[in-house]
Amino acid sequence: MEELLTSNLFVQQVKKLYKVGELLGLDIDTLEALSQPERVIQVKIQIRGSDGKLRTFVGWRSQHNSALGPYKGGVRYSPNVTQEEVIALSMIMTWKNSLLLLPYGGGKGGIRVDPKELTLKELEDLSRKYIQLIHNYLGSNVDIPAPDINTNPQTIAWFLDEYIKITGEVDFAVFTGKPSELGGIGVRLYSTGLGVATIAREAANKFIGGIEGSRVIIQGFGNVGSFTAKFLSEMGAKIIGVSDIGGGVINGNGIDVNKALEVAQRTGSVVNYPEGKKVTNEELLISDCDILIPAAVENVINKFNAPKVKAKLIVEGANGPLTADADDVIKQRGIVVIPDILANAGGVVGSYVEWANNKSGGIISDEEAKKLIIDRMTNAFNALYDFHKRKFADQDLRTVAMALAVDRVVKAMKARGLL
Ligand SMILES: NC(=O)C1=CN([C@@H]2O[C@H](COP(=O)(O)OP(=O)(O)OC[C@H]3O[C@@H](n4cnc5c(N)ncnc54)[C@H](OP(=O)(O)O)[C@@H]3O)[C@@H](O)[C@H]2O)C=CC1
Ligand SMILES: O=C(O)CCC(=O)C(=O)O
Repeated sequence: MEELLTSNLFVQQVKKLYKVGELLGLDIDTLEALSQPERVIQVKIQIRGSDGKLRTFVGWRSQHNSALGPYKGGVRYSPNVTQEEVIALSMIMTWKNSLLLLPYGGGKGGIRVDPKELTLKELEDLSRKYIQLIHNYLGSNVDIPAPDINTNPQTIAWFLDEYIKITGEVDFAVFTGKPSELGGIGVRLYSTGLGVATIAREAANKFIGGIEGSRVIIQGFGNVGSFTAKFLSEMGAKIIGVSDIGGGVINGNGIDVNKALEVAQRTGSVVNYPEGKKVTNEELLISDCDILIPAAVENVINKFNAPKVKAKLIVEGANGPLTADADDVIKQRGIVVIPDILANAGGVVGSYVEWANNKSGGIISDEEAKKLIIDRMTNAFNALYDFHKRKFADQDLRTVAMALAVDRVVKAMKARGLL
């Protein structure tokens, strides 16, 4: 029961925020102001299924904080998503955008749906209807959605087309993660994985003697997990474990990432990779490795399995994969955690490059975009590493990263008279 009450992502995020509040000396009123979203839009989305029957779904857009700029964050489609989860994810976006010095506040959206149960036409109708219902709250200087779990450039193309039809405004900068023909940049598709791999390499250099030959386990083999695996293997790391919702596979001799992708595409799950030992997700997380990258969903490392984690370094590809209790256990055990708001920020940095390119009418090349993302991620890592070492070496990296991010938001709020 206690686990049920405390495993909710919003509760976890508020706990993490209050810990940072102590470090920064923030009063309770400020913490309350930072915890609550500025606006949450809930919509009832109704579509006609291909069988002619009416189907009803619930969707949200949470706009957490706009002190630093327009709300920015992805939209997830998931059968488990709740309003509180979307609010928590929008709060994470506020800190992430602040830490990366982006001109954005935090937002996030979600629709409670299992996309695997819908036809392509039903998914398109659902996506278009969602935009019909929330378009008043969006805009390239207001709120800029992007992809997240189970959404992709096609989803964003439907969003954009519907937005243009309703408003008459041909503004490509309202959404990021678009196909390249619609003002997208090719790099955004893999920018989160590129960022996770870049941060893993920097962290491996500082904490575990380098990335070359290090043994990596990745949970989640979707957009973030699969591209992280690809970039890390190109950097010379050995991917020894991967998984998706159906379970995972471990092979100490290394997993061929291209082959794993082919197997996942052909059979529907990476668990069918032929060489290696099949494991559950729970077993995968506590298997022997140097670097563990949870890149699927939240709260997967909690107070129950944290004592059994064998990795030396955890790089958070997903948002919120460690609970606040897990943070304490993992810190006590001397395992370094690179927090989500830094580790997976390559996605929103890629989005920023796309948005800025749309806004300026520029024609950025993929090479330039890639370099901008790698540089911004590397600089953010180094800034955090140095600040932690100089000022707060006794704290974990999440607390220090959040302190930097929250401090910037608080200063902006104060300057604007919002606190
Ligand atoms: N996409 C982006 O740009 C960004 C994403 N993130 C975060 O990264 C995480 C992953 O997102 P993304 O890769 O885009 O999503 P995808 O939908 O592309 O992939 C999700 C992956 O996680 C697997 N998965 C889902 N549920 C579970 C579970 N309960 N246990 C184990 N595996 C599971 C899925 O398996 P299956 O395919 O079998 O369902 C799939 O392999 C999320 O936390 C997201 O918020 C963060 C920053 C940016
Ligand atoms: O690209 C973006 O705008 C946000 C991506 C996202 O949802 C995230 O970083 O969690």
